[in-house]
Amino acid sequence: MAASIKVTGATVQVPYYVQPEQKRGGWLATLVNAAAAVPKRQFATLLQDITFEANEGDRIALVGRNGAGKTTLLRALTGAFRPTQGAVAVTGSRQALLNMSIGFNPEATLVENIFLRATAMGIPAVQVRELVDPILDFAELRDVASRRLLTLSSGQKMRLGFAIATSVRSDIMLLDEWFGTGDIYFVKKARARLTDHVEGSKIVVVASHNQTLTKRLCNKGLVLDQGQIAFYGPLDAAVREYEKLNSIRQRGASVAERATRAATSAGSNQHAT
Ligand SMILES: Nc1ncnc2c1ncn2[C@@H]1O[C@H](COP(=O)(O)OP(=O)(O)OP(=O)(O)O)[C@@H](O)[C@H]1O
Repeated sequence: MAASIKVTGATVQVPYYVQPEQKRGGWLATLVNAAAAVPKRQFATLLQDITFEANEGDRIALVGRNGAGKTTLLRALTGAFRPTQGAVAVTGSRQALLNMSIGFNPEATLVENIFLRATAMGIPAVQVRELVDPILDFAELRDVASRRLLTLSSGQKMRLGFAIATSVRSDIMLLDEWFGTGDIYFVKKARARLTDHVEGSKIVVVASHNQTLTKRLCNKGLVLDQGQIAFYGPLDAAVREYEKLNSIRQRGASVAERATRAATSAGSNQHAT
């Protein structure tokens, strides 16, 4: 089956709660207010009117500043976020490497966690049984297989999460930048496996701030800015657009900074006279 991604006018909004601002008062008033005040529900628009298509052979780098919406878009592609408007249609099997710790049960053993996560990834139990040994071997955790997960270090958990997530191949790979954690030896080994999987995938979408990595893996770039698409096209052009966007932002920030400095010094001059 041909793999494809088609996102049409997708907007993602999420509710969040804001605690009413605290009026000045003593500790008792603070306590009573905290207990009695009803948090206000508001909505944040994380993605707005996103439209793009990806077909076989497309390896897309998601670029944008912190908070631009890259992870949110990946989550929408995995199905974790449903668009509040518009549609996200993904054809083909998906493999997502977003958060290495999601879906783990700290009280369960390593082997039990392999079953839990692999089943959540949609791998049939019969197949998971065959995957247990290769996963433990890749993570180099065979000696501690029957220990509870909570006894592992964070790097060891990351190894296990990576080994499970990459134990099967898929048509579409969705990656959030997590590389760089763990020891250099494992990161090298993980990168080699990742490159191999990327080469074998039909479509790849990777969110990253690392231009060396995106140049190595990708041929297209999608620039996100405040939850909207600023550019989608060939990688080189996307990088140029992103740099342009950054320099405009930087100029805006220095103008604002100069204005604030001028206002502050005018204020202190007034006080001095
Ligand atoms: N569940 C949520 N509720 C409210 N706001 C959220 C939620 N999840 C994300 N956000 C906000 O949405 C925006 C986009 O977040 P997202 O994690 O997608 O950004 P990003 O481009 O991946 O950033 P980074 O490069 O820092 O990883 C941010 O402003 C973030 O604070």
